[in-house]
Amino acid sequence: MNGLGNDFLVLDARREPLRLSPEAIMKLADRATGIGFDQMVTMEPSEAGATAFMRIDNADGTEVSACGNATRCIGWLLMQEEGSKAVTIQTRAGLLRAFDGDAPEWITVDMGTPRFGWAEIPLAEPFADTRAIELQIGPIDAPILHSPSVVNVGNPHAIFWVDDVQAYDLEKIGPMLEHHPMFPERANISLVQVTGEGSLIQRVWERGAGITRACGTGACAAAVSAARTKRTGRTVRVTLPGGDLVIEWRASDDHILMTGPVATDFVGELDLDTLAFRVVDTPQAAE
Ligand SMILES: N[C@@H](CCC[C@H](N)C(=O)O)C(=O)O
Repeated sequence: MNGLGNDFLVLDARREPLRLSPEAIMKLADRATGIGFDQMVTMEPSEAGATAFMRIDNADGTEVSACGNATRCIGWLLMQEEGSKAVTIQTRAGLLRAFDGDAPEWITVDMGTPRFGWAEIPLAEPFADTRAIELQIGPIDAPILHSPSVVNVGNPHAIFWVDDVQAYDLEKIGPMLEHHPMFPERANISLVQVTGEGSLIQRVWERGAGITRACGTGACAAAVSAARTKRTGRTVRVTLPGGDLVIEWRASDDHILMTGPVATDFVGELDLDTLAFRVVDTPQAAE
């Protein structure tokens, strides 16, 4: 499946336990020799009474707590199965509610509340104000990028404010910042350009996956950080290379609502011994 081109291998382990090794995940994620995907998502039974538990692994085989685009995809799948208009999904970041968006094929997920404390992100050293932390790359007197806003929306994000998101070599600076000593658990790195009171343009280097066509939690992190630093209002349209997401940071309870499309690329069978994958159906975009 994919959400704005951020693509996923979705495994169903609700009836039989299934856990692939990091090596197997990396092999399957390889776009040259495997199926090719940004994240692998395994649906498992929920012990917390949710419709399902969703386990998330990055393409590099590391397990993580949150993935906005995949939560919309799993939300859509579960709603289709149940014939319902809302489901609850358990993740390592907490219980998330997914429901029908305003348009067909659009799903909204309540992503919960953002965390701004330096230890919650986490950062390697204390900062009283995480709206702009002291961090820069490049020459000391002429930094290439500096002073990101940082936030945890279930996973760690650093948002660098720029005038033109295309003007940077993200392939080069992304990994440097992802692995910067400031981020003990590494971080997702975004370039964000403010284009209006209610609009942003974003490019993301994802932790454990590299440049992706879209990042749902990244868009939530950008929207919350833009509102928090008074660059925009609390509802924004975020334009990513793969398309647009609408993010509302609700004033009444501080919850982040992410709305965007989902699509199913193909359905298949995976041989767990050889990791060979056989396509059995190629449905059109989710309806
Ligand atoms: N693509 C995702 C984020 C996936 C996890 C991320 N790379 C991390 O390591 O935290 C999204 O849509 O949010």
